[in-house]
Amino acid sequence: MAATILYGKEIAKDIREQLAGEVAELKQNGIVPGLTVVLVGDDPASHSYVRGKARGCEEVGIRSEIIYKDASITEKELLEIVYQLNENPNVHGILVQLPLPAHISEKAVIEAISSEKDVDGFHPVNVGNMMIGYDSLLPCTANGVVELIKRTGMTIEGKHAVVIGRSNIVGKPVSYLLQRENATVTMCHSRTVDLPSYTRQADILIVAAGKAHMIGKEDVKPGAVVIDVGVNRIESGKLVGDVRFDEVKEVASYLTPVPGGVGPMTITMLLKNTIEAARNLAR
Ligand SMILES: Nc1nc2c(c(=O)[nH]1)N[C@@H](CN(C=O)c1ccc(C(=O)N[C@@H](CCC(=O)O)C(=O)O)cc1)CN2
Ligand SMILES: [Mg+2]
Repeated sequence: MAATILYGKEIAKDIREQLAGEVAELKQNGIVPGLTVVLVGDDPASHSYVRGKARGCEEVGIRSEIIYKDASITEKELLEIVYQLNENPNVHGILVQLPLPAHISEKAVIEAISSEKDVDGFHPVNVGNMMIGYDSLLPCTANGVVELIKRTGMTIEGKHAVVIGRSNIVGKPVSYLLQRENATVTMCHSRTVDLPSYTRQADILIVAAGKAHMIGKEDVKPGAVVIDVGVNRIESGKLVGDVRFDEVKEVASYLTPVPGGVGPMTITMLLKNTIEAARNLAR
Protein backbone atom coordinates (compact mmCIF):
# COMPACT_ATOMS: atom_id res chain seq x y z
CA MET A 1 0.00 0.00 0.00
CA ALA A 2 1.37 3.42 -0.91
CA ALA A 3 0.23 6.31 1.25
CA THR A 4 -1.61 9.35 0.00
CA ILE A 5 0.66 12.29 0.78
CA LEU A 6 -1.06 15.02 2.77
CA TYR A 7 0.32 18.25 1.34
CA GLY A 8 -0.53 20.80 4.00
CA LYS A 9 0.50 23.49 1.58
CA GLU A 10 -2.38 22.71 -0.79
CA ILE A 11 -4.93 22.26 2.00
CA ALA A 12 -3.77 25.52 3.60
CA LYS A 13 -4.33 27.29 0.27
CA ASP A 14 -7.96 26.11 0.17
CA ILE A 15 -8.56 27.24 3.76
CA ARG A 16 -6.90 30.62 3.13
CA GLU A 17 -9.27 31.24 0.19
CA GLN A 18 -12.17 30.65 2.54
CA LEU A 19 -10.60 32.91 5.21
CA ALA A 20 -10.14 35.69 2.63
CA GLY A 21 -13.92 35.59 2.09
CA GLU A 22 -14.53 35.88 5.85
CA VAL A 23 -12.16 38.87 6.09
CA ALA A 24 -13.96 40.59 3.18
CA GLU A 25 -17.27 40.13 5.00
CA LEU A 26 -15.86 41.58 8.25
CA LYS A 27 -14.49 44.55 6.32
CA GLN A 28 -17.98 45.22 4.92
CA ASN A 29 -19.06 45.57 8.54
CA GLY A 30 -16.24 48.03 9.26
CA ILE A 31 -13.94 45.53 11.00
CA VAL A 32 -10.38 45.17 9.69
CA PRO A 33 -8.78 42.21 11.48
CA GLY A 34 -5.31 43.14 12.73
CA LEU A 35 -2.38 41.03 13.96
CA THR A 36 0.71 42.37 15.71
CA VAL A 37 3.75 40.12 15.98
CA VAL A 38 6.57 41.00 18.36
CA LEU A 39 9.97 39.59 17.47
CA VAL A 40 12.87 39.85 19.88
CA GLY A 41 16.42 39.23 18.71
CA ASP A 42 17.95 38.06 15.43
CA ASP A 43 17.35 34.30 15.21
CA PRO A 44 17.13 33.66 11.43
CA ALA A 45 14.48 30.91 11.75
CA SER A 46 12.25 33.16 13.87
CA HIS A 47 12.64 35.97 11.33
CA SER A 48 11.66 33.58 8.56
CA TYR A 49 8.55 32.33 10.47
CA VAL A 50 7.46 35.87 11.27
CA ARG A 51 7.82 36.91 7.62
CA GLY A 52 5.67 33.88 6.72
CA LYS A 53 3.01 35.07 9.17
CA ALA A 54 2.98 38.57 7.67
CA ARG A 55 2.76 37.09 4.14
CA GLY A 56 -0.16 34.90 5.24
CA CYS A 57 -1.97 37.95 6.65
CA GLU A 58 -1.47 39.87 3.42
CA GLU A 59 -2.82 36.91 1.41
CA VAL A 60 -6.18 36.91 3.23
CA GLY A 61 -6.51 40.68 3.85
CA ILE A 62 -5.56 40.83 7.55
CA ARG A 63 -3.71 44.03 8.55
CA SER A 64 -0.40 43.02 10.10
CA GLU A 65 2.48 44.72 11.83
CA ILE A 66 5.81 43.34 13.08
CA ILE A 67 7.51 45.03 16.02
CA TYR A 68 11.24 44.23 15.95
CA LYS A 69 13.15 44.54 19.22
CA ASP A 70 16.79 44.01 20.06
CA ALA A 71 17.67 40.99 22.23
CA SER A 72 18.80 43.45 24.93
CA ILE A 73 15.18 44.56 25.62
CA THR A 74 14.21 44.09 29.29
CA GLU A 75 11.27 41.98 30.38
CA LYS A 76 9.60 45.11 31.76
CA GLU A 77 9.93 46.92 28.41
CA LEU A 78 8.51 43.92 26.54
CA LEU A 79 5.58 43.63 28.97
CA GLU A 80 4.87 47.35 28.46
CA ILE A 81 4.59 46.75 24.70
CA VAL A 82 2.15 43.89 25.33
CA TYR A 83 0.02 46.03 27.69
CA GLN A 84 -0.22 48.77 25.05
CA LEU A 85 -1.26 46.24 22.39
CA ASN A 86 -3.89 44.84 24.78
CA GLU A 87 -5.44 48.35 24.91
CA ASN A 88 -5.20 49.06 21.16
CA PRO A 89 -8.66 48.52 19.56
CA ASN A 90 -7.13 48.05 16.09
CA VAL A 91 -5.13 45.04 17.27
CA HIS A 92 -7.17 41.84 17.52
CA GLY A 93 -4.31 39.35 17.68
CA ILE A 94 -1.03 39.58 19.59
CA LEU A 95 1.78 37.09 19.10
CA VAL A 96 5.20 37.18 20.72
CA GLN A 97 7.49 34.92 18.72
CA LEU A 98 9.23 32.23 20.79
CA PRO A 99 11.84 31.44 21.93
CA LEU A 100 12.65 34.61 23.88
CA PRO A 101 16.12 35.48 25.21
CA ALA A 102 16.96 33.67 28.47
CA HIS A 103 16.59 36.80 30.65
CA ILE A 104 12.88 37.14 29.74
CA SER A 105 10.24 34.87 31.27
CA GLU A 106 8.08 33.33 28.54
CA LYS A 107 5.47 32.57 31.18
CA ALA A 108 5.25 36.24 32.24
CA VAL A 109 4.93 37.39 28.63
CA ILE A 110 2.31 34.80 27.65
CA GLU A 111 0.25 35.59 30.75
CA ALA A 112 0.44 39.35 30.01
CA ILE A 113 -1.29 38.95 26.63
CA SER A 114 -5.05 39.49 26.86
CA SER A 115 -6.56 36.00 26.53
CA GLU A 116 -9.00 37.42 23.95
CA LYS A 117 -6.07 38.49 21.76
CA ASP A 118 -3.89 35.41 22.38
CA VAL A 119 -3.95 34.05 18.82
CA ASP A 120 -1.25 31.48 19.67
CA GLY A 121 -3.69 29.87 22.13
CA PHE A 122 -0.91 29.66 24.74
CA HIS A 123 -2.52 31.71 27.55
CA PRO A 124 -3.54 29.54 30.55
CA VAL A 125 -7.16 30.74 30.18
CA ASN A 126 -7.28 29.47 26.58
CA VAL A 127 -5.47 26.23 27.47
CA GLY A 128 -7.93 25.64 30.33
CA ASN A 129 -10.95 26.36 28.15
CA MET A 130 -9.63 23.98 25.49
CA MET A 131 -9.14 21.22 28.09
CA ILE A 132 -12.70 21.44 29.34
CA GLY A 133 -14.12 21.73 25.84
CA TYR A 134 -15.24 25.38 25.93
CA ASP A 135 -14.79 27.68 22.94
CA SER A 136 -11.33 29.22 22.90
CA LEU A 137 -8.49 30.28 20.64
CA LEU A 138 -6.77 26.95 19.88
CA PRO A 139 -2.99 26.36 19.60
CA CYS A 140 -2.19 26.68 15.90
CA THR A 141 0.00 23.63 15.20
CA ALA A 142 -2.25 21.24 17.14
CA ASN A 143 -5.36 22.62 15.47
CA GLY A 144 -3.63 22.37 12.08
CA VAL A 145 -2.85 18.68 12.72
CA VAL A 146 -6.49 17.88 13.54
CA GLU A 147 -7.68 19.87 10.51
CA LEU A 148 -5.31 17.87 8.28
CA ILE A 149 -6.68 14.58 9.63
CA LYS A 150 -10.27 15.73 9.13
CA ARG A 151 -9.47 16.62 5.52
CA THR A 152 -8.58 12.97 4.80
CA GLY A 153 -12.29 12.31 5.29
CA MET A 154 -11.56 9.64 7.90
CA THR A 155 -13.70 9.22 11.00
CA ILE A 156 -11.68 10.12 14.09
CA GLU A 157 -14.31 8.89 16.55
CA GLY A 158 -13.37 5.58 18.16
CA LYS A 159 -9.94 5.48 16.56
CA HIS A 160 -6.80 4.89 18.59
CA ALA A 161 -4.55 7.95 18.32
CA VAL A 162 -1.01 7.70 19.66
CA VAL A 163 0.81 10.99 20.25
CA ILE A 164 4.60 11.00 20.68
CA GLY A 165 5.75 14.15 22.50
CA ARG A 166 4.23 16.11 25.39
CA SER A 167 5.15 19.73 24.60
CA ASN A 168 2.77 22.55 25.45
CA ILE A 169 2.76 23.70 21.81
CA VAL A 170 1.97 20.35 20.14
CA GLY A 171 1.79 17.10 22.12
CA LYS A 172 -0.49 18.14 24.98
CA PRO A 173 -2.97 20.23 22.96
CA VAL A 174 -3.20 17.74 20.08
CA SER A 175 -4.06 14.97 22.54
CA TYR A 176 -6.92 17.06 23.98
CA LEU A 177 -8.22 18.06 20.56
CA LEU A 178 -8.27 14.42 19.41
CA GLN A 179 -10.11 13.40 22.60
CA ARG A 180 -12.64 16.12 21.78
CA GLU A 181 -13.16 14.31 18.45
CA ASN A 182 -13.81 11.12 20.47
CA ALA A 183 -10.55 9.36 19.65
CA THR A 184 -8.98 7.11 22.27
CA VAL A 185 -5.66 8.80 22.93
CA THR A 186 -2.40 7.37 24.23
CA MET A 187 0.40 9.82 25.02
CA CYS A 188 4.01 8.65 24.70
CA HIS A 189 7.23 10.56 25.31
CA SER A 190 11.00 10.24 25.67
CA ARG A 191 10.68 8.06 28.80
CA THR A 192 8.10 5.64 27.36
CA VAL A 193 9.31 2.05 27.68
CA ASP A 194 8.89 -0.03 24.49
CA LEU A 195 7.55 2.80 22.31
CA PRO A 196 6.94 0.56 19.23
CA SER A 197 4.45 -1.55 21.23
CA TYR A 198 2.28 1.62 21.38
CA THR A 199 2.95 3.10 17.94
CA ARG A 200 2.09 -0.22 16.24
CA GLN A 201 -1.40 0.00 17.73
CA ALA A 202 -2.09 3.47 16.35
CA ASP A 203 -4.78 4.13 13.74
CA ILE A 204 -3.58 7.73 13.91
CA LEU A 205 0.07 8.37 14.77
CA ILE A 206 1.16 11.93 15.63
CA VAL A 207 4.92 12.26 15.87
CA ALA A 208 6.13 15.41 17.62
CA ALA A 209 9.28 14.24 19.36
CA GLY A 210 11.87 16.43 17.66
CA LYS A 211 14.13 13.48 16.86
CA ALA A 212 15.12 13.08 13.22
CA HIS A 213 13.94 9.89 11.47
CA MET A 214 13.00 8.08 14.71
CA ILE A 215 9.93 6.33 13.27
CA GLY A 216 10.36 3.64 10.62
CA LYS A 217 7.94 1.32 8.86
CA GLU A 218 8.38 -1.34 11.55
CA ASP A 219 6.81 1.11 14.02
CA VAL A 220 3.65 1.74 12.00
CA LYS A 221 0.45 -0.30 11.73
CA PRO A 222 -0.41 -0.89 8.05
CA GLY A 223 -3.03 1.63 6.95
CA ALA A 224 -2.37 4.14 9.74
CA VAL A 225 -2.62 7.91 9.25
CA VAL A 226 0.82 9.31 10.13
CA ILE A 227 1.31 13.01 10.89
CA ASP A 228 4.92 14.15 11.19
CA VAL A 229 5.28 17.35 13.22
CA GLY A 230 9.08 17.12 13.48
CA VAL A 231 11.28 19.76 11.88
CA ASN A 232 14.94 18.75 12.21
CA ARG A 233 17.93 20.23 10.42
CA ILE A 234 20.40 17.37 9.77
CA GLU A 235 24.16 17.62 9.16
CA SER A 236 23.77 17.94 5.38
CA GLY A 237 21.66 21.06 6.02
CA LYS A 238 18.53 19.26 4.86
CA LEU A 239 15.27 19.67 6.79
CA VAL A 240 13.71 16.33 7.79
CA GLY A 241 10.88 15.10 9.97
CA ASP A 242 10.73 12.58 12.83
CA VAL A 243 9.47 9.95 10.38
CA ARG A 244 11.48 8.04 7.75
CA PHE A 245 9.25 9.28 4.95
CA ASP A 246 10.36 6.91 2.16
CA GLU A 247 9.83 3.82 4.34
CA VAL A 248 6.63 4.80 6.08
CA LYS A 249 4.91 5.86 2.86
CA GLU A 250 4.94 2.16 1.91
CA VAL A 251 2.73 1.17 4.87
CA ALA A 252 0.68 4.22 5.96
CA SER A 253 -2.63 5.21 4.34
CA TYR A 254 -1.86 8.93 4.70
CA LEU A 255 1.44 10.63 5.48
CA THR A 256 2.58 14.26 5.80
CA PRO A 257 5.87 15.40 4.25
CA VAL A 258 8.44 17.67 5.93
CA PRO A 259 8.61 20.41 4.88
CA GLY A 260 5.23 21.19 3.35
CA GLY A 261 2.99 19.12 5.65
CA VAL A 262 2.01 20.45 9.05
CA GLY A 263 4.10 23.67 8.84
CA PRO A 264 1.90 25.59 6.39
CA MET A 265 -1.20 24.64 8.42
CA THR A 266 0.26 26.33 11.53
CA ILE A 267 0.23 29.78 9.96
CA THR A 268 -3.20 29.18 8.43
CA MET A 269 -4.66 28.39 11.86
CA LEU A 270 -3.07 31.60 13.15
CA LEU A 271 -4.95 33.55 10.46
CA LYS A 272 -8.15 31.73 11.46
CA ASN A 273 -7.60 32.66 15.13
CA THR A 274 -6.99 36.32 14.25
CA ILE A 275 -10.28 36.48 12.36
CA GLU A 276 -12.07 34.75 15.25
CA ALA A 277 -10.53 37.18 17.77
CA ALA A 278 -11.62 40.16 15.65
CA ARG A 279 -15.16 38.78 15.45
CA ASN A 280 -15.30 38.10 19.22
CA LEU A 281 -13.89 41.53 20.16
CA ALA A 282 -16.43 43.29 17.93
CA ARG A 283 -19.35 41.65 19.78
N1 LIG B 1 4.72 32.49 19.33
C1 LIG B 1 5.07 31.32 18.71
N2 LIG B 1 6.34 30.96 18.67
C2 LIG B 1 6.66 29.77 18.06
C3 LIG B 1 5.66 28.95 17.46
C4 LIG B 1 4.34 29.38 17.54
O1 LIG B 1 3.39 28.71 17.06
N3 LIG B 1 4.06 30.58 18.17
N4 LIG B 1 6.02 27.77 16.78
C5 LIG B 1 7.42 27.54 16.42
C6 LIG B 1 7.87 28.23 15.18
N5 LIG B 1 6.85 28.34 14.12
C7 LIG B 1 6.01 29.36 14.19
O2 LIG B 1 6.14 30.34 14.83
C8 LIG B 1 6.84 27.52 12.97
C9 LIG B 1 7.69 26.45 12.82
C10 LIG B 1 7.73 25.75 11.61
C11 LIG B 1 6.89 26.14 10.55
C12 LIG B 1 6.97 25.55 9.21
O3 LIG B 1 6.32 26.05 8.29
N6 LIG B 1 7.78 24.59 8.94
C13 LIG B 1 7.95 24.19 7.59
C14 LIG B 1 9.41 24.15 7.27
C15 LIG B 1 10.02 25.51 7.42
C16 LIG B 1 11.40 25.64 6.83
O4 LIG B 1 11.56 25.37 5.63
O5 LIG B 1 12.31 26.07 7.57
C17 LIG B 1 7.27 22.88 7.33
O6 LIG B 1 7.17 22.07 8.25
O7 LIG B 1 6.81 22.73 6.20
C18 LIG B 1 6.04 27.17 10.71
C19 LIG B 1 6.01 27.85 11.91
C20 LIG B 1 8.29 28.04 17.58
N7 LIG B 1 7.96 29.36 17.97
MG1 LIG C 1 13.31 1.44 15.32
